[in-house]
Amino acid sequence: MTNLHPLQACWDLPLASLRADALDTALRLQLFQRLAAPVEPEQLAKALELDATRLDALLALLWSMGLLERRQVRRDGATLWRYCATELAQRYFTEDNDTACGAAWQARLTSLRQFGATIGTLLHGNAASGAASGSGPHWAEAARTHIAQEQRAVTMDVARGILSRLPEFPHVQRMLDLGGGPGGVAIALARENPRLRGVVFELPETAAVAHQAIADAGLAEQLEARGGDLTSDALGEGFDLIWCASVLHFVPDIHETLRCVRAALKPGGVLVCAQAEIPATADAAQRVLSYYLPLLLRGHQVLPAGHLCQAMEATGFIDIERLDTVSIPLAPVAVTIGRRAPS
Ligand SMILES: C[S@@+](CC[C@H](N)C(=O)[O-])C[C@H]1O[C@@H](n2cnc3c(N)ncnc32)[C@H](O)[C@@H]1O
Repeated sequence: MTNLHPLQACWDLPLASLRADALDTALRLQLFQRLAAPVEPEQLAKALELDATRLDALLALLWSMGLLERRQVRRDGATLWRYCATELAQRYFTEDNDTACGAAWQARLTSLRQFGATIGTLLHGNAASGAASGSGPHWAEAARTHIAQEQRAVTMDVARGILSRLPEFPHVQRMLDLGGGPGGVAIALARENPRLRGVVFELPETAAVAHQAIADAGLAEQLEARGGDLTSDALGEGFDLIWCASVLHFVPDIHETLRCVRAALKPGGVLVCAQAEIPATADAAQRVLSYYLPLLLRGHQVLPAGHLCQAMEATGFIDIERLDTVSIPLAPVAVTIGRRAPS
């Protein structure tokens, strides 16, 4: 086994950035579509009018990243590789696919890099460079583009897995998808459960995106998109289930918001929060802090592990549970469940 230099973790950082560029290039060239079946670099280079030797080097890197498979073949006395997209790359990085999220990945790359360039400025307390982020139009654009892709590719299945295992789930009739973006989670649940009725509550611009998504899914009789600000407007009442994913970072007073959320539940109703928390160990904290640094520097909050449980307890929720963390884009979230006491 190689003994790595203690600086290897730091050297890995620019290397990861280069791999990100390689993947970005592959997506721009639609390489994973083109490699749905095994192809030799020379053929591919010809089709794309690229240099075959250089393309071969890029393909080898993508192979080392687990995005391509390769098999050696002999032709005209020479040994060469034939490359093919892996199942993972085909599932997530080819466009003609329900689970495609290559564009979302590229959008994340761009925004994290843009943010990275502003860290120094933000440390001076100059919040201006983050002003557009977090605004109504910013969220609506995200809901139309990368959040919609990521919900279809990943979040919907994760949410369905968590919610369908709740003991209350078979009896849920009314749900609220609080800060639900384009509403993918409510849409997925309503599609599978014709008895379910629900509301996607969002900032007005994003509620319009959810409204359109609900109409496109043919679920207007089951679901409604409601526009408002969850920190100041009424959320409605009588919900059996509230799903709230990655939203509480943006509220100024989490206790106040939790009290309003609890009041929106029916007695006996259940709140499920999927929300990043900062783990206590450095290794686990690294991924969460890397992703959420932009949010933290713009004055939003990411709670230390366990604090959401305490906040739920302090605001009258009962039977609180904390599940294992689950993987959603781009960093894992903790799942915290609390209930309103039956009357
Ligand atoms: C990170 S996104 C999460 C979207 C969705 N829950 C998901 O997991 O895919 C946060 C969402 O919270 C919404 N949001 C933020 N502040 C809000 C507020 N004050 N009132 C209503 N929605 C809000 C944003 O519009 C955005 O869609």
